[in-house]
Amino acid sequence: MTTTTAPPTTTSVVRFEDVHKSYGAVHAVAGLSLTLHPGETVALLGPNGAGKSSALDLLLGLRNADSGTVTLFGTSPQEAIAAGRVGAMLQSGGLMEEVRVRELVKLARDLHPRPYPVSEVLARAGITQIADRMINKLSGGQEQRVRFALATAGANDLIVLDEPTTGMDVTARQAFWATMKEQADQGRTVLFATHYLEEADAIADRVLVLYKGRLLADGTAAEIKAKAGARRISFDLDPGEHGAIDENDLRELPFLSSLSVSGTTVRIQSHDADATVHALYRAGLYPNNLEVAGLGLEQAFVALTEAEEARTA
Ligand SMILES: Nc1ncnc2c1ncn2[C@@H]1O[C@H](COP(=O)(O)OP(=O)(O)OP(=O)(O)O)[C@@H](O)[C@H]1O
Repeated sequence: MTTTTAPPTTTSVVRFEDVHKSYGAVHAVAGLSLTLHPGETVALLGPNGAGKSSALDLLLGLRNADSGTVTLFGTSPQEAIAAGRVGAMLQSGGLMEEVRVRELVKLARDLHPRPYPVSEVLARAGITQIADRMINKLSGGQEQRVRFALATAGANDLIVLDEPTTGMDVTARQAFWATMKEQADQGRTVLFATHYLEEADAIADRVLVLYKGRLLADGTAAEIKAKAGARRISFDLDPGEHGAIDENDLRELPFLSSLSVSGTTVRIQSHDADATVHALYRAGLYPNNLEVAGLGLEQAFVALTEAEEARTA
């Protein structure tokens, strides 16, 4: 007789299934479904109040969902955390103040089931030089590095970071992301919420755009830019006989999603750049220094959230 075993369930790292969370009348997480896979570096973007921190709190078991399920590695967040599979660096939560950096790092790794040596944790976070300083004497950026050390004091399969580089200078930020990339290259899943869209563009291989507690877009940065659909057009115009550009002529152009005029320079966002430029010539407006380019992630993000705002208004 042959026995059949059930096929293994997909190896999801994080799974949200139709998750809702309200605070009184505020529906902070409103039917969120998503799955993260091993080895992904995922950026969580969204305007203020989109529900990013709430989603991370649910993911880490710091709050419970009103309905829907959140699982980490197929278990509850609490179980995954107790098993030492998750490291987190959150915005909130003060650090113990009356201790030295090294002592705090040692405490964190002593509590971890799969700890790294203290010297390695300190070096990775770039805080070896300040290991003997008291926590309450650190700058904001140094505190962030210590938080990062605490999140990576042991071997985690998932690292969750809520706006990790806030307060870090450019050099610290670059060093931080280089370290994070090493972690991802070792097969860890990295999920980070950020307001720095250039970080998401440069680092994440997947971008989730959250808006009013729901997933508005999910894809690579290139896919998100394409989804926003618009392109940027810029050109110079000869001022008319009145010595100024008549914006009313430009407003008539088809497929416009935004228009700004500064001196003789016109900047447009269009959903069909070819049609807009053709109409420009047809209107007898002959552009100089014409440039057409795709949107950056930041502009794509603004275009997507504005379109959703208009759709749901
Ligand atoms: N403890 C709470 N009590 C009441 N309302 C809350 C609480 N926490 C969050 N909210 C509300 O829920 C919504 C989502 O907030 P959340 O902090 O999750 O958003 P966010 O995307 O992280 O925002 P930000 O980018 O500003 O950090 C907001 O309207 C916020 O005011």
